[in-house]
Amino acid sequence: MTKSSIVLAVASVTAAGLLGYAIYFDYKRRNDVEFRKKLRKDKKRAEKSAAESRESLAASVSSNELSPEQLREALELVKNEPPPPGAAEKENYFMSQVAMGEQLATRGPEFHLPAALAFYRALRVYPSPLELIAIYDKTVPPPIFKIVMELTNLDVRHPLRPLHKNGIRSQILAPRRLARFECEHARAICSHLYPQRTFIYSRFVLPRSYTLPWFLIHHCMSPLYGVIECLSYAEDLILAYFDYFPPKSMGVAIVTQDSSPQGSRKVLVASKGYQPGDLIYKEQPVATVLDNDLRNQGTYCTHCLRHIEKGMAIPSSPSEPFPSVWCSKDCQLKSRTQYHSLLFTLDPPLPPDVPTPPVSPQELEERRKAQSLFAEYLAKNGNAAPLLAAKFIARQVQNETSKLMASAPSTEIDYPTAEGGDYGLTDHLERLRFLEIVPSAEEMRLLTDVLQHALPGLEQFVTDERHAVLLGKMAYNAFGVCYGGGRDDKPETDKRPEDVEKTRTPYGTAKQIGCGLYVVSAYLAHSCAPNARPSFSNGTAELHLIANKPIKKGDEISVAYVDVTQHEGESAVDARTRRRKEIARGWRFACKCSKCIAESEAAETPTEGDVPETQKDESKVDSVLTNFEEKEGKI
Ligand SMILES: C[S@+](CC[C@H](N)C(=O)[O-])C[C@H]1O[C@@H](n2cnc3c(N)ncnc32)[C@H](O)[C@@H]1O
Repeated sequence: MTKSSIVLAVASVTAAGLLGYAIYFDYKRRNDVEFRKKLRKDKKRAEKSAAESRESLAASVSSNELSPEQLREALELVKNEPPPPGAAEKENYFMSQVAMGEQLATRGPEFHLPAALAFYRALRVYPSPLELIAIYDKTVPPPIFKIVMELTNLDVRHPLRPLHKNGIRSQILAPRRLARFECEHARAICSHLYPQRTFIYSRFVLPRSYTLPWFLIHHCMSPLYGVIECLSYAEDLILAYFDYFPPKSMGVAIVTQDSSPQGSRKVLVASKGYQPGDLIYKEQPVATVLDNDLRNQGTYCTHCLRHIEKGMAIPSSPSEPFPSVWCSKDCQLKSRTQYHSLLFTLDPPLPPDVPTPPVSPQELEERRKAQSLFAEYLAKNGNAAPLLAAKFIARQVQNETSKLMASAPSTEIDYPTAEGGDYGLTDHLERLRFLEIVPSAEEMRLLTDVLQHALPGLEQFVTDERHAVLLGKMAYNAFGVCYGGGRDDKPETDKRPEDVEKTRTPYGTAKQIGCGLYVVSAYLAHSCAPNARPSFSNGTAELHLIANKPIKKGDEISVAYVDVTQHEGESAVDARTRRRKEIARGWRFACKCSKCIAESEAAETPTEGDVPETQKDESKVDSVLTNFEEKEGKI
């Protein structure tokens, strides 16, 4: 173990978008002479105090023999030390304690306790204790890590307070930014300490701000206690999501409809009345993808999907593996900051002042190769979902980075987001329905290679299961983008109809030039006689939802996911069969809209080839979230 292995580990674990504090420490340590001087001074002081604790705590006792009393005594010693007063002092203290823990750890079993105490002191001031515990687990020798965990458990003095519906939010954490990450250790510890609580799988929500140590030290004196408080906050957040989203200004709300013929589901309802032709809302996508055959042509903007006049396009560099063109500098910049740089260029994915180890020419070459292979796969596969999913991940990374690093390019959140409550892209995605998809192992490997070569560690966030669900959400929710009557030149496909990728569009996927993921419109139900329609009348991927019929306040808003018109030469029965089949293939439910119900009641015999009314709805929602909400009696 090298002297700075934990600090480096902190930097690499946080690379997946949970950046900030630890990297800042490392940066200061490397670049600031005064900081280093102070560090040395603090280190000496800390060494002295460790020596004292060693003496008073029978340093010769090996870790295996430590009794709870000895641990308690050791803990009291640490707790009686005055906490470093300011942010800078805490930084220094953290660094010196980690360095000391690492030194002591190499000196044999009799130094296990002092080493653990040093690591524990660092943990007490670290802004994201669970993250540090996960790093300790990987870097600190197991017997020492065990003592650190025992100290942590002993340090939890307060019982878990009941869930405060508003108290915690306003009292302690309200304006702070949150970041999510997974930590098995945290779950294990929390479940052990509070077996009566339901922990939301292994995901934890922690405040990511300089004020967290403050909160920990001044409010409860324990990192874990803070974590538990934050978990309560997380539960609040989960339940309150639809109070904040969508923003009121959009004129719609999302409600749970229990008694619809389709069973319990979330639907979009009007918050006020609309007349035919009224604009209900405008929505920007989180990510867009051009149709495969248009990607190489330079005639549509890769970002906003606008048509580009000949000679007016701004092209990507020929050395980049994914050919892109933009209609404006603005789109080029947005595309690069949101996803393009990370996925398809060799640019550093983090802001320039984040100290990252120098990248060797060989590593750059590997990154380029990973991107080329992924781009080749995307072109060969032709579907939009894999690229939408990759862009979504890249955008998440970018959002988290810019939240935490002042120097990161600022991201304009142009898609609708929650009005309050600190929700991010993950929150918007996790409630959406998805199709069960089995992605190819090759696709998953190619994507993770791209991520890993951009930011080592990032690939860990894309497990097989999460990748499948992410793809399923893209495939289920994407809307086709079609304007000016749509295109007529889409190449014929030799895929079976059931294998052709579907997007929601009443104009027919053959007409679309691309598609996008829209976090509010994703809640629009399908109807064969819809009361609204998506329109892209400004010639970009901005979705305008337009009323087709009079809509009253509280009415459910629906659009047609497929072309529901009766084509020339097509009988009404054939039109019904076609649209219901397309719905069943694309979204895996049998349409039970008012039109279908009326038609089926009128029909004397079921039509051959029609989708049976009894077909099971196979579209899925995240069961973890639903279970949680159900338990809380919200559904
Ligand atoms: C509007 S919801 C999607 C919103 C939300 N993500 C959810 O999970 O409830 C879409 C789902 O509602 C049901 N649905 C929508 N339109 C329907 C229709 N016309 N007939 C039957 N079921 C429908 C299907 O289960 C479909 O998967």
